[in-house]
Amino acid sequence: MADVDLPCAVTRPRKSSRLVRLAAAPAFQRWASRVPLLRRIVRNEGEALFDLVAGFCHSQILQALVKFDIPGMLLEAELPARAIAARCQAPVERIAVLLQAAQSLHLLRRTRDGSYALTVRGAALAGVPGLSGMIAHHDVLYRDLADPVAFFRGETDPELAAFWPYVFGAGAVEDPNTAATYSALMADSQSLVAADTLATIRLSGVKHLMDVGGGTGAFLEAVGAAYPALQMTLFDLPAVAPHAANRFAAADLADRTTIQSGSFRDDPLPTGADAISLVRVLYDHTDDTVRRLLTAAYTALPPGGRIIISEPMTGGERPERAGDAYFALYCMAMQTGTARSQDQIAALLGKTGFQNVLTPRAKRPFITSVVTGVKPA
Ligand SMILES: C[S@@+](CC[C@H](N)C(=O)[O-])C[C@H]1O[C@@H](n2cnc3c(N)ncnc32)[C@H](O)[C@@H]1O
Repeated sequence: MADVDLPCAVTRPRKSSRLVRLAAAPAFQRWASRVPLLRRIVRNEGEALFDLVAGFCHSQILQALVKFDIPGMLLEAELPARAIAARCQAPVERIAVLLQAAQSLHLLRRTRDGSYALTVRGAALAGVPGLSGMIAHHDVLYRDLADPVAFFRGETDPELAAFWPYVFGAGAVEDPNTAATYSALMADSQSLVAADTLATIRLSGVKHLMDVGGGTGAFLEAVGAAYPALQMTLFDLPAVAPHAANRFAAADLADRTTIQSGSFRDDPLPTGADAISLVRVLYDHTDDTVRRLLTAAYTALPPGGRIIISEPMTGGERPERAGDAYFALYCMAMQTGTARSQDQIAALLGKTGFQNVLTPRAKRPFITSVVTGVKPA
């Protein structure tokens, strides 16, 4: 768990504001819904609240679309409900309800002849790398959240932790096939993370980048394409790192890349790189492990060396949906780490000794946020 800043014990809680108490009163709600200026606010608030109430149905509609591969079917051709139902091996009356629901969520649209087609938003389900894989594996998280009271009390034994065995250490992924399955889901979603990370930072002065916890090399592949003179090292667990070799060979990067296997829990990090990236690594680990990892990175870097952290982060003082209402719960179900804010990560970097710590505003916080620091010269 990350160090949590909780306000000190409140001896006499302040009464909730008059506006809040008014908004909760049915008589006020009835009155406000008739007043011209307030009517619109009341309606918008009502709609927003109902979207939250129904959110779990929306997620399951999404998952049904993905598991039936309806976006894939409709990417090939617009189809009538009957043809979609036949391919889904489901009664047309039930599939019609799913298609209508997906239409209401702006994922599908009806064509003039009554067939179904993808909207631009729906097309993303078929085209955004890693998105359908991410939605498909949400059945696990969905089960973990089925009893939210028990979940938040810490009384459940979430399945998600078992889904991602590598975070428990090298021993858990001795089976290379298991490691390959988990790495594939990460690698598929890496292109967007790499694009946003590289749009946020400049590596122009860097000669050698080491990606720690670099998986099967998808991030370094993107870096290598953007910086043709850069030398690169990938460091990951022995069951994962060797899988990067094929990717580097296929991308013509074999000459510029070195693959190093090891565990940052037990082994020192290799030296020689003047920048180290940690992409979607910290949130899998406790503050203690993160402190030790950052110290190892600091030790491995030369004076003036840079550290780059990129992963989905919480909003901190200004909570935001992706980080606080998704990744924070996801990490809690994983039980091994925690989602942190840019400020929390910046503080961890500062305590390790890094300076010039920067927290650039994320373009798409649901993809990734970045924090960078420099080892003093
Ligand atoms: C969430 S994945 C991220 C992979 C990649 N950076 C990405 O963004 O796609 C975390 C990575 O950290 C690696 N990892 C976990 N524990 C590790 C350890 N003790 N030493 C080295 N790598 C580790 C995992 O094998 C995995 O590849």
